[in-house]
Amino acid sequence: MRALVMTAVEAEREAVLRGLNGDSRFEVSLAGVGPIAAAINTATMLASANYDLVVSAGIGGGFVGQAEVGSLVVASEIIAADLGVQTQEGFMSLDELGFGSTRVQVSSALAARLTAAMLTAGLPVHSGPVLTVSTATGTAAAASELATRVPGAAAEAMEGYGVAAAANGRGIPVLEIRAISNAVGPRDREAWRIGDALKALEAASSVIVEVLE
Ligand SMILES: O=C(O)c1cccc(C(=O)CC[C@H]2O[C@@H](n3cnc4c(=O)[nH]cnc43)[C@H](O)[C@@H]2O)c1
Repeated sequence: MRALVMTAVEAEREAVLRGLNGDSRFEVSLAGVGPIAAAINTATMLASANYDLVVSAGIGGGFVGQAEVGSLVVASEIIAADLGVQTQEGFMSLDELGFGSTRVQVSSALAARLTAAMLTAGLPVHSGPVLTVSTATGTAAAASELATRVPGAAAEAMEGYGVAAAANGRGIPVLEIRAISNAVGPRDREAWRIGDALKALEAASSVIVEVLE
């Protein structure tokens, strides 16, 4: 079994590689930031070699009350949360408009196995929908609106849906892992804990090998 892990930036890639500790069954490649770059770069990788699993991995924002800074989230579902139209009555998703789907299902068996492996390793892990946004949430009102619209939303990031759409297009199972660097809500760069999140991402990557066994 061979897996492709896509991270947005080099610091995330290096954290994943440290955790994987030279496991040759994994390739770790750069997605770029945002869903469009992520979809293009993942599709390019998938066209160049055969993979049995694709993983979107990186840091992300955690929804308050669902995933605290320093913890990990394994996606139960990957949702393009801002793909739709804003109306007088509120947001309407692509699904509601009848133009397609904003959701990609993860491999629930592999997600459950990964979550169990993280728990066994003593890592603080949550399971829940991970939202992909093109514009990071920066106000309490926007965070609250998203949490209401997607019950149980655990984390937010900017690449998962792009990576997942590319994998889905080839019928390859997909997972998303987010290490929480900040709370979803009012912009406060001073409060970001990127170093802690990268350490959590490295720890998560050291148990990800177990999903292939
Ligand atoms: O400068 C800011 O205030 C700011 C706010 C949110 C996100 C950014 C980024 O540069 C994010 C780039 C990168 O990190 C992931 N990420 C991490 N936390 C979040 C989040 O709360 N919402 C969305 N994305 C997040 C994302 O996947 C990107 O790869 C700057």
